[in-house]
Amino acid sequence: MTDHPVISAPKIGVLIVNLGTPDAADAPAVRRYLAEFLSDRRVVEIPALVWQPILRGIILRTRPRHSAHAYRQVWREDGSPLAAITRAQASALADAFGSGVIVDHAMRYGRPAIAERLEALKAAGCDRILIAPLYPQYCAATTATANDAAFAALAGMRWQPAIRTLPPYFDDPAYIAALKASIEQGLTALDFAPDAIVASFHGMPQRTLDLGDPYHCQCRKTARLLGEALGRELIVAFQSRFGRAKWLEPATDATLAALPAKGVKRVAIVAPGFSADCLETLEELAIRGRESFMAAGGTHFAYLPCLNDDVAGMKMLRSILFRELEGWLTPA
Ligand SMILES: C=CC1=C(C)c2cc3[nH]c(cc4nc(cc5[nH]c(cc1n2)c(C)c5CCC(=O)O)C(CCC(=O)O)=C4C)c(C)c3C=C
Ligand SMILES: [Fe+2]
Ligand SMILES: [Fe+2]
Repeated sequence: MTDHPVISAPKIGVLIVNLGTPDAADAPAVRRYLAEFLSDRRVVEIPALVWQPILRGIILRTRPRHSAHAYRQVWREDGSPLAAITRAQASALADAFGSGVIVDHAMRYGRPAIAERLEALKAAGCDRILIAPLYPQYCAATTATANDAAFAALAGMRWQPAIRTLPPYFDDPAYIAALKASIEQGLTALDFAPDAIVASFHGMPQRTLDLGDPYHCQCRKTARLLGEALGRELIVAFQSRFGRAKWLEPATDATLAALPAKGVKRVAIVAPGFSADCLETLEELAIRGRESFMAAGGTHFAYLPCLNDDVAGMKMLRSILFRELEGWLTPA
């Protein structure tokens, strides 16, 4: 009889995935990160022959220094906020589904890489893996590219695990309830009552909406449901414009700057589309957003944090992940 490779007892893997972040707050690390991120054809949909010279010749020569400065404003002792919070989310979920389920995390760009963590889950005996891109609203530039990277890794495997992917959860009652609880807690802790709440979502080129990406509608629906749950309408805006094309409107920075003239002097801002605080929330909203609003005549400004690894957010993640594992988890 020939020697047979050892096959471990089957397990289930859950791989939570977020966007990725530089591994240091300096220009070389940001350049490496942006080179990978902005070369993704799901993110910048310009033919490579046209885009790569612009990226290599202009953007990667100028943007890393500027972005590294921004990252330094929010960098923590344990690294980039996005990396630290995603790690904390995975460890909070570690025992959530029993000893037969291994929870791990990966980043679409940079490390830990999706391919590397899928290999590790396989090596640990996972023959079924739930890929969970933590984007409540589906977008080709986020959800689809994370799934693409997972499937590209599977393409090289002789013995592929069975795969499920987490659907968008923009209108899931558990997600809306978690946001409501977190925002109400944040509002209670303020020493002022905001005249308005702004819900800021990451922007996208307008063209992607015209081409059928559901992201815009899913953001709007989240904001409507959250407004209904909170009992007050939210002002929706889109942040982080990149490049010269037309992006979804209204823009968050312009919205904040226009509010004081409309009588909104006290504002709270939330970012329901981000499952973890990151550069885009902590620097762009909490620092620069505050500056724009106050410079325009605002008197009170509060940025309310994302769900992160707080109790309400983790309860929600456990419940939506558990639902996606249905039929895979044997009854206890
Ligand atoms: C939450 C959803 C996100 C969408 C949709 C999205 C689209 C998108 N982003 C860029 C360009 C950049 N985004 C950057 C940072 C960044 N983006 C998201 C999320 C979404 N992006 C997150 C969570 C982060 C933060 C990462 C971190 O390290 O904290 C950056 C890098 C920073 C900078 O230099 O400004 C760029 C660039 C495009 C072009 C795009 C859609 C086409
Ligand atoms: Fe982005
Ligand atoms: Fe829409």
